[in-house]
Amino acid sequence: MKTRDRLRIAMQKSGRLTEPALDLLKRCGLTFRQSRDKLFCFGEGEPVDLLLVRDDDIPGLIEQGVCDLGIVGRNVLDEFSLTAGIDGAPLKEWRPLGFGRCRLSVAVPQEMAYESATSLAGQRIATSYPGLLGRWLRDAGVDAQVVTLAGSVEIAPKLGTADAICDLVQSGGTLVANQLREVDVLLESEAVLAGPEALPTDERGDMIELLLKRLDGVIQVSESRLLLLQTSRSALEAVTRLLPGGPQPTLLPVAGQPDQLMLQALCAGEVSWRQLEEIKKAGAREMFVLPVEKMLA
Ligand SMILES: Nc1ncnc2c1ncn2[C@@H]1O[C@H](COP(=O)(O)OP(=O)(O)OP(=O)(O)O)[C@@H](O)[C@H]1O
Ligand SMILES: O=P(O)(O)OC[C@H]1O[C@H](OP(=O)(O)OP(=O)(O)O)[C@H](O)[C@@H]1O
Ligand SMILES: [Mg+2]
Repeated sequence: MKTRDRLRIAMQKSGRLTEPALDLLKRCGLTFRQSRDKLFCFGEGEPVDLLLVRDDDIPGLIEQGVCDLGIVGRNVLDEFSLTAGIDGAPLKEWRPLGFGRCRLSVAVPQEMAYESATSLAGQRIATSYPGLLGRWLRDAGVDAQVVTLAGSVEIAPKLGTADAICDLVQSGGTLVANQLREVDVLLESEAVLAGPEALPTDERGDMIELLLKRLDGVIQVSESRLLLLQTSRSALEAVTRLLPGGPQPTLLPVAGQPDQLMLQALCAGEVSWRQLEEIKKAGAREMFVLPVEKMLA
């Protein structure tokens, strides 16, 4: 295949992952001019273009070298690696991206008894993930019949075409609506940046490295908060002990109030109301929690 000098990323054309993926790339400094048919988006600043496709096609496009990277659910990537991609070059999950969170679970009709995977022996299980389900059953040493369906898996027990199902669950609403009960989780999933295990060594490889660095920064800051507060010197130790993880806080003097300090701390995750109330009780006041937009260590 002719080598390209521009990086090409495959992502979902229209679905759950589309908006968050575009938003993430934008925060990495990548913007795109959408073509009229919206299947190929030309990158405006950096040499990075987008291919907009059905999510199921993304791992195959990477394996064939049509795209260098893809943004896709771990469920789709792992299923591909276990089935269609079994003989091809291995694909790798380069980064978890923190959106599109869901799980692949086994669910059974409310009234069906379930203790463990062995309860499924001899049963028919409907799924769109025969590879992942097959592996889980094999690992558990259970012999069951996997019924592969493209969608609407949750209806199969009602139709009498399966005894149990294995499908994606997020809120659990679809299971409840179909009188099903989640009994085992096979995979915790989220959107990931997928690519070949061996990245290209030309300019595209350099661009991928740059993108990974920016992604790490963006993911880290999206989870980070800057906590600002004022405290007396005497309460400093008690306040500091309650700070949510992260590097050492910075202390600044407060003009005209020698016994007071301004404290600045980078927190690795959310700071809850409860944590703030505890810190306040320890002697802090004038507290602010700020989102972090960019970070370059
Ligand atoms: N209910 C859910 N909540 C959160 N994430 C989900 C949920 N269902 C699926 N996902 C994740 O989002 C991905 C895309 O889901 P979506 O329903 O948009 O896919 P699709 O219908 O297969 O779309 P396509 O038309 O691209 O094939 C899934 O592969 C999974 O990783
Ligand atoms: O636990 P919940 O929050 O109810 O989400 C789970 C449902 O979401 C997905 O379906 P989707 O809504 O995308 O429908 P589709 O599979 O027909 O596209 C998935 O296949 C489940 O059916
Ligand atoms: Mg799909």
